[in-house]
Amino acid sequence: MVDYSVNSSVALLLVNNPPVNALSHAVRKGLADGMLKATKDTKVKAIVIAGKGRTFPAGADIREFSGPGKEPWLVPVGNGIEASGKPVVAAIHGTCLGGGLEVALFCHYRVALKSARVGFPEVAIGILPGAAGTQRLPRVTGLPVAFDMITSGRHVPAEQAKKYGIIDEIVTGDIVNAGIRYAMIMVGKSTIPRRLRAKPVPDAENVQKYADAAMAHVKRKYKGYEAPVYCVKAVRASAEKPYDLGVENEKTLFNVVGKSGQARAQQYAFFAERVVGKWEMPGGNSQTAKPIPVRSTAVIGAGTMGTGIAVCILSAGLPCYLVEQNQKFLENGLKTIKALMEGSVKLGKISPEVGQRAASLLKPTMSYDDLTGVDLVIEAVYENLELKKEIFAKLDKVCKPSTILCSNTSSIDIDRIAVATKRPEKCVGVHFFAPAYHMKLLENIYSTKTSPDTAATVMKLGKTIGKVPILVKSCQGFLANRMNTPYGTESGFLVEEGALPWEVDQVMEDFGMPMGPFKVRDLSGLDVGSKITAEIAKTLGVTLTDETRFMAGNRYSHMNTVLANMGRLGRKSGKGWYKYEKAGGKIASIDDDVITVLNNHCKKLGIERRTISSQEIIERLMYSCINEGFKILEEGIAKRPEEIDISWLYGFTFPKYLGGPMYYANQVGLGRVYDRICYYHENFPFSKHWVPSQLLRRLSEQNIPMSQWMASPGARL
Ligand SMILES: CCCCCCCC/C=C\C=C\CC(=O)SCCNC(=O)CCNC(=O)[C@H](O)C(C)(C)COP(=O)(O)OP(=O)(O)OC[C@H]1O[C@@H](n2cnc3c(N)ncnc32)[C@H](O)[C@@H]1OP(=O)(O)O
Repeated sequence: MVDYSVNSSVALLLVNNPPVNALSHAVRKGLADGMLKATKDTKVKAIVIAGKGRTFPAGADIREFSGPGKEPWLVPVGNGIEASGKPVVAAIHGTCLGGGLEVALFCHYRVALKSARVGFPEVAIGILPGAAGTQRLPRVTGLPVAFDMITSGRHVPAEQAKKYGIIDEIVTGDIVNAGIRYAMIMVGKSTIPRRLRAKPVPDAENVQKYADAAMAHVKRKYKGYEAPVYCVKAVRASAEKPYDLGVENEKTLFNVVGKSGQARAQQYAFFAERVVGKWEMPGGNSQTAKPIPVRSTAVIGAGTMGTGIAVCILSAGLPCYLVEQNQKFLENGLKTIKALMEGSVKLGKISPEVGQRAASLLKPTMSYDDLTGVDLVIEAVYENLELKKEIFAKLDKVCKPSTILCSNTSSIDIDRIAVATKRPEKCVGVHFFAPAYHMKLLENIYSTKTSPDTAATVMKLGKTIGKVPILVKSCQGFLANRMNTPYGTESGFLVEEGALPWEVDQVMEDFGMPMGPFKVRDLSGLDVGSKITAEIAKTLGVTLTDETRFMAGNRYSHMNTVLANMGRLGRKSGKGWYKYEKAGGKIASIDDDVITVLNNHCKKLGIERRTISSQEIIERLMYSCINEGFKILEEGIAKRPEEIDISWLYGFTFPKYLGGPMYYANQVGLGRVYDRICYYHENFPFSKHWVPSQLLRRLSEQNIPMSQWMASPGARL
């Protein structure tokens, strides 16, 4: 796990634990043994620690967090490095993260390739740096940078890290040779002045000010998350306690937060994100399928979704045609893209160079004939089957035979679109979530005819453009929207039965959702929901009135349309489920008029309003969706619960500290969830989303925890 060699007078400790050189027990032992050997060998005058393969150690082995752990721990190993009288150089390439950065900070010098990145991403997996990182980083960078890096977990590019003082020199060429060269220069120099433990924390007397600002920031930005709060406490102690006591304090905090349910859920989410990359579909999987190279793209439609998708593609440095039917729409689209790209540069999401390059990569056109040679086209027009079919038929005629045709549909079965072409195996769904340039989920959908190579291409494209792609089978609503539907439906029923919209929102925000369901409705516009309902009613041959309570035998609430018909369209009209400071305003406040409308509505329908507990609100919103999630698994729409959880984490901003709805169900206990679903089914027999899933029934009756068949190692942490 650590290869030891001596090159002239320099000992090289080369960590060899693919794929990311995680600091597993064997690596820690290898480092400790290597240090001992190098210290004893009188020929050795300096030591280099580096990583073999793609990276310097990228942190502790997260899988080890579930067990009791085994000595040597990282702190004593690090102490051995720091105490060495022979200079120790960390030679960094790839990603030097978490425990990896802690090892580097124990070394006396740090050199790095320009392409390397350093950081403390522990906060993202619900913990804090546990090997003195919270005490050593502030001694190098000062408190503000240390608070920021440790609470955000961001990866810092080598050149920026050099400015912070983390890296001593940026080197070129082979990293090991560069490390050895640097170490030879340091031979004979005293290591004492390079030991961070003895350095004071700069500006320590102002710690209160920095810590208060950091705490206020994390409470606002990472509401509900425990780890950032612990990170602030640990870093703060670096300025208030002597080094050894600060390390002790860090250990205590690490032990508390490391054992929390949040940490386990976030670590599950980390592995789940990797598991969904290992997809399967009939006839192929991520190992066997071959993505076709995508060097050129086109987006059809310059509306909100089309422009957002084009921004994702351009930000990844890919050329993109933007197709519209007339000059005005095209110009509006171009303006939107320009503004979004400028915004991304301002926010630091992309570099100014990438922003500038985008202008030359974007090719506006009104002619499909320009698309002859493109490798992949994404149709992003509004949800209308006939229009989508027409576009696919046109594309099929003009594009080269190998071009992949994608539809950014949120619900239409891909088979029904693909029939318009002679290449159904090259047709696939790519469902982006609004705003497309921001939301990380990409729900890719295969039809009965999609080939595995086509699926592999859009899965790869998803990663290239910085999304977290999942692959699901086509069905009405696919995974994400189908499973999320009961969430909205049940929230509507709850207000009809007695809860107030702001009560439901508050409960769900306390649960961890960034915005309650009624604030979301106000944001998207009540007319949008109302139009969708009207379309469904039309298809079913139902005439909607204020008194309609059922559609095709299924319970239905008309309240949203009642408000929409009053001109209460949400934020845009200044009134919806809430009232706002102005049309287009953002500050929601309680509106007594809504209570009156609700009371009248209930009176008309003969519904007696009652008090509804927070527990019932959570159960009805979450368990109804979880039940649907199990049906989605039963039908093979998703292969694994991880796909479902990832779709909620990145498509609906479900709190990572709960892992995702399926992980959450497992934590609650599948037996309990199933029993409550049966209870609600008995009480609300006219809602088909309460018909219990057979898969859930089986798991619950046989007492099989979901973690047994989840693929993520995190499920068992
Ligand atoms: C009670 C027991 C106590 C135990 C010890 C306590 C000691 C406390 C002292 C120190 C504590 C330190 C805390 C840490 O260091 S926590 C870890 C911090 N590091 C991270 O969080 C980095 C996580 N990894 C990543 O961000 C990425 O993987 C990255 C390194 C950027 C590489 O990205 P990419 O190239 O896209 O590759 P993948 O993400 O697909 O990863 C490739 C495979 O490697 C697996 N992996 C990655 N990191 C880890 C890890 N830290 N531990 C275990 N496994 C890891 C990943 O799952 C992929 O595996 P697979 O291909 O099987 O899916």
